Amino acid sequence: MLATRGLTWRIGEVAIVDNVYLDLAPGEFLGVIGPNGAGKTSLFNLITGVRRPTSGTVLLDGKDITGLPPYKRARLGLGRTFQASSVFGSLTVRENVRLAVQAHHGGSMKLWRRAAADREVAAAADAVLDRVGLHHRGTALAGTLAHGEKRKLEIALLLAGEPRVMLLDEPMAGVSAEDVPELVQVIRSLTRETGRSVLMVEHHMDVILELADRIAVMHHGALLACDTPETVMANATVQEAYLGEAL
Ligand SMILES: Nc1ncnc2c1ncn2[C@@H]1O[C@H](COP(=O)(O)OP(=O)(O)OP(=O)(O)O)[C@@H](O)[C@H]1O
Repeated sequence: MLATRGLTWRIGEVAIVDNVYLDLAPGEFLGVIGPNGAGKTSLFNLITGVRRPTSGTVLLDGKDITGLPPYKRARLGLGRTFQASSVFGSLTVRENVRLAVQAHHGGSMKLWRRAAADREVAAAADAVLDRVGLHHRGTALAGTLAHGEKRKLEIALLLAGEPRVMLLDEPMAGVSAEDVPELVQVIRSLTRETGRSVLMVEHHMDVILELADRIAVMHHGALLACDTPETVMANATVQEAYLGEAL
């Protein structure tokens, strides 16, 4: 479904992302781990088109999308959440999601009568809020949400784009320990029920182990291992890369 071939991004002499070959199958959940500065976010930026690689390619459904800008990749079904929140704090939760739905449908809505288009957007936004368990917070100002709710809203904004491949960048960042299981549950239901593929960077190993079919380990920009959780956890090179850090 999604693949990278020899993906490399250099700044001067330093390879921030170094010759990465990844394959994400339809419906697969691939967790990406690695010490701080390993190149995980940079890899996401190359896959989504925020950055252009020095060399290598990104393939979606076997088609080379390396030259496409982010919005065109999104239209093809590649969606991501951001570490830095893209939420409008002074709008309500529902307004944020409606805007994302509208942005996704864009030009095609001009063909509809205004009232019909409004109803369609409202229904789609409510369905998305339901999926992430935020329906009851629809009228709250987004800026007033707790961390866990904000992460859910970010996932809702991603879902509004109807992605087939979701890239989640640290979805548990800032979420309090007691809110983590519920968010894990939301992510699991979105992926398991709908057959979407997911690439997720996450520092919480317990979350990765709970959700991922396979784990990719990055270190100094390179892919150290990509295998089942059991195999990766038993890999001596991986343990060495993490020496001094809790796995
Ligand atoms: N635009 C840039 N200019 C210079 N260096 C950069 C740039 N973007 C990333 N880097 C460097 O590339 C390396 C990898 O960064 P990246 O954010 O991809 O790592 P990461 O694995 O996501 O780290 P973290 O887990 O801390 O989020 C870091 O050393 C970072 O300082």
